[in-house]
Amino acid sequence: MSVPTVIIHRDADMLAKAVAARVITGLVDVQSSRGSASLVLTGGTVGIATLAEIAASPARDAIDWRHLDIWWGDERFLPSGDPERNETGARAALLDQVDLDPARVHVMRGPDSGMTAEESADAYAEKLHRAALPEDHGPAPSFDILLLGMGPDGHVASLFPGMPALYETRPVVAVHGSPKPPPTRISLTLPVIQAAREVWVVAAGAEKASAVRLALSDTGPVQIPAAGARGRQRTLFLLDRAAAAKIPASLGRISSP
Ligand SMILES: O=C1O[C@H](COP(=O)(O)O)[C@@H](O)[C@H](O)[C@H]1O
Repeated sequence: MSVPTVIIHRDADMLAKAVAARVITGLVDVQSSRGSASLVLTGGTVGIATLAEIAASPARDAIDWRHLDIWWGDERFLPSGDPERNETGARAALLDQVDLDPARVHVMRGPDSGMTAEESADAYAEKLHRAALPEDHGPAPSFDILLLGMGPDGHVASLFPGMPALYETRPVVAVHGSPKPPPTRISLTLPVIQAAREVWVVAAGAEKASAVRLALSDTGPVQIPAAGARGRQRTLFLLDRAAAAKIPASLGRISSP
């Protein structure tokens, strides 16, 4: 697993713009060398703002959208089209405005599919398994870029502090009793997150500063799930100044103006 690099931007707005630029460049780089790329989306404030910034960028046309696989790190277990679904926010902010191959947009299904949360998690695990290549050496693809928002409690995807999902070895789980509504969710687990080539944690706001500090310390992921958010080749903590305010001075960081 890679050691995190911390990159700090002025405020939430600049953070979303900078992460958007980074996503575009990252995907273009991967597509130039391999033809297709994979991107794992997050819900949450900065996650969706980043997608809106990608949509607003003229550079978005540099991405070959037809050869991009879109996955989700987590989903709220709600019917298709529900405004609280991460998918709904992502479609409105970006996905409906670009020429994606619908077969490559891999949603986590909700209760309107007729599946229970467990069945939906298993169905997603099966999709991941089918998409995995021999060189991935695991039950899921090694995603090129996996975006994760982070809550003030340090949760990432739908992995909340102290919950059984943090001990899971299966790639995808149903989460019940989430402390943040809605209570039922589907989430990738830490082994799949940690198999991604690049994991980018994006967070803004003073209410996240303590969790950011712990996520970059020796604290374990059961206490602070974001402490387990590490990519195989690269881990970025992309923060605004407020979220970075409690990082110890001894920890290196890159700050933009
Ligand atoms: O519920 C969720 O919250 C987190 C973080 O959201 P934020 O609004 O505090 O940025 C998000 O990463 C996750 O995907 C989502 O389901």
